[in-house]
Parts: sequence; structure tokens; C-alpha cells
Amino acid sequence: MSINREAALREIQNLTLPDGQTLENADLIRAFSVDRDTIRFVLEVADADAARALAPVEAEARRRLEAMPGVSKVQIVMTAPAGRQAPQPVRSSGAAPSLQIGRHPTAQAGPQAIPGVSNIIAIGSGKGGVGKSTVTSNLAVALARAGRRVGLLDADIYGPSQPRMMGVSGRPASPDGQRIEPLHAHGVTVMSIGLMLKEGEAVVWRGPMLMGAMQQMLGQVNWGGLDVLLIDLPPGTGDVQLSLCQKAAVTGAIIVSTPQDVALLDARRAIDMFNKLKTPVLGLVENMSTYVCPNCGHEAHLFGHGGVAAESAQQGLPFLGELPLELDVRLAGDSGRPIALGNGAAAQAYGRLADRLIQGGIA
Ligand SMILES: Nc1ncnc2c1ncn2[C@@H]1O[C@H](COP(=O)(O)OP(=O)(O)OP(=O)(O)O)[C@@H](O)[C@H]1O
Repeated sequence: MSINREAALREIQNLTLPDGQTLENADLIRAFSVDRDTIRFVLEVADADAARALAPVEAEARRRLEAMPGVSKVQIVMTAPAGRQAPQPVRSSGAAPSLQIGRHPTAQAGPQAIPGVSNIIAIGSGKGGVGKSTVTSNLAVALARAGRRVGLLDADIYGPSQPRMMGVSGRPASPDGQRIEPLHAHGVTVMSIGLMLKEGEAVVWRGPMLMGAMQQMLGQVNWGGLDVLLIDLPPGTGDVQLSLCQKAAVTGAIIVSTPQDVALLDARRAIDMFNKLKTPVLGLVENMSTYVCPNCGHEAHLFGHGGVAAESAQQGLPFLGELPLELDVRLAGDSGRPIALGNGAAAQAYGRLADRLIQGGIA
């Protein structure tokens, strides 16, 4: 009889540790594998004392697994690496000591919806610096101004900029050590992975840790009822994009690009990636489109113009609109008050983009 790995994992994940956490929440299980009639895994503990305290849990895990049909051997190894410190949890002011962002992912059957969240929109770009974060924060504000309930998740772990752009700071609280309370700014519910990490922490993460962290951001944050959750992705086509589309039921992706050829080339790669991940591309947005000189009113196209509309047509994808290049857009972003809060040309352009998504039933 073949043993189902996920079912075996489920047998032991809810075992309670001496500190009251479950095995799953404490994230101690490593390399869980099933080989014919044998189950093997590692329990990663901080030191010899922790290993001793965990002995009854190990015994109970062994007992449960051995009781499963088809299992004849269970090998559990406890590691207590010499000289290694126990992982330090990230704490918020009111956080219980167990909350830790960045862990191995837990088993999950396919992409999941987030309870209470109607739409999840990923905002991506092929190239860095094209204004993806600026577009995300302003679109979030414009949607909130239009009366929508909006969440914004900054998943750009390599350069989280939403705290600055939305004007939020401080570690979000986690009163019970399990759920995270998001922050609120300009009518938008905000969470940034950057607020939960020590500086430089995520830079060394590889796929599984990123996937676990994304899973936590999606599943452990108290998002509440939202019409739409916007997710600011890192640039490119990497592990975060993959994790998001595998773990969350993403409604679709919006690709931000400047009209430059080099940015469009990378945008094409991003579209290709979302196609492969079976995430619908909702359309393309041209940022830094037209520059209107604030002194003489002359219009210039520093990065070209119309390239994104042409690319959308070529790809058979909706062109969602163009956003002007304005000094005030940057200044507003730097000051934590997105330009979309105002009434100028850029704010109006964001208002149109928001309307378009609302009319399309995706926000
Ligand atoms: N339309 C615009 N007009 C003027 N400045 C802009 C505009 N869009 C973005 N910027 C500025 O360009 C810089 C890069 O923008 P942003 O951080 O949004 O890009 P990004 O694509 O998210 O970058 P990253 O690759 O770092 O994630 C920021 O200083 C931002 O204020």
C-alpha cells in the first residue's frame, strides 16, 4: 500500500510542543520523505536542551506514523547543530515570541483564495525601476477613493518601497503570535514583507523560504473583507512570482512598463512567465509616458511613447492606460502621500485606470 506523504504529515503537524505551539507552526520539520514503507524526517531543534524537551513529541509522532496503514519503519533524526543559535523570531510590540516570517512552506492543495478577499491582482514588470511600486501605491489609493475596499501587499522583498510610498512604518503587531495585523494608510490596508524582516534578511533566502514567507503574508495577515488585494512584486521572473501564483488564486496580473524597447523586451518575458503559470494577464500599463514641462507646457517623450500600447496590441492584451512622467509623482511617493490623493493630471490618469478595473469587475 502506498503512503500518502501529505496525509502522513497531517498526522503529526498538530502535535503540541512544550511551549504550546504546534509542530507545524514552530516549523521544525525538515526533509519529510516517504520511501515505500518508510517515513523519514528531521526535527530541527536549537540545542540539546530543546531536543530533550522534544523527546515526548518525537515519541508521539513515531507512534502516530507507525499506526498508519502501510508504514513499517519511521526514522526521525533530531538535529541540534553545535554553535548555532535558535532562530530569533521577529517581534512586534505586542507580538508573541513565536511569530517568524520566512519559513519552509506548508503543504497546500493548489492555489488558495484568501477568505474575504474577492480579487487578487499581481502588479509585475520585467525590468526594475519602471515604476511598478509607484503604480501599485497610486492605483491602490485611486481604487480606495472610488469606494473600493483595497489591500496592498508589498512582496518586493529585495527592495520593499511601499512603507515609504504609503507613509507607514513600524512592525505590524501580532498579539497572538500567529496572525499579523496589517497597517492602514490613505484608506488602504497595507502590509509589507519588509516591515517584518531585519535588514538584509530576505536577500539570502532561496525558493522554499520565499514560498513559506509568501504563504504567511497571504494567509496569516488579517486582511479583512477586501474587494481587491494588489500585490507589488519584485521585478523580473523569479521565486516570488512563482510562489504567489502557486499558492494564491490570483485573479490576474498587470504588467507595468515604460515605452522603451529594453523595458518592453523584459515585459514580454514577464507576460510569458504569467502565461506559463496560467495566471491571466489583465493588461499592460505605460508608465513615464509623457513629460509635460511644468514651466512651458511643452510635451516630451523621454522614454518614447506608445510602445506599450503597440506591444499590447501585438500580444492581443488590453492596454490599460498611460501614466505621465512628473516630478511631483516622485516627490509624492517619497513623501508617503501618493499623487493619486490629489486632483492633477497624474491623479486623474490613476482615477481612469481604477475605473477601468472596476468596470471590468476585477476591483
Ligand atoms: N510616472 C513617474 N513620474 C516620475 N517619477 C516616477 C514615475 N514613476 C516612478 N517614478 C520614480 O521612479 C523611481 C522608481 O519607481 P518605482 O520604485 O516605483 O519602480 P519599481 O519598478 O517598483 O522599481 P523596483 O525595480 O526597485 O521595484 C522612484 O523614484 C519613483 O518615484
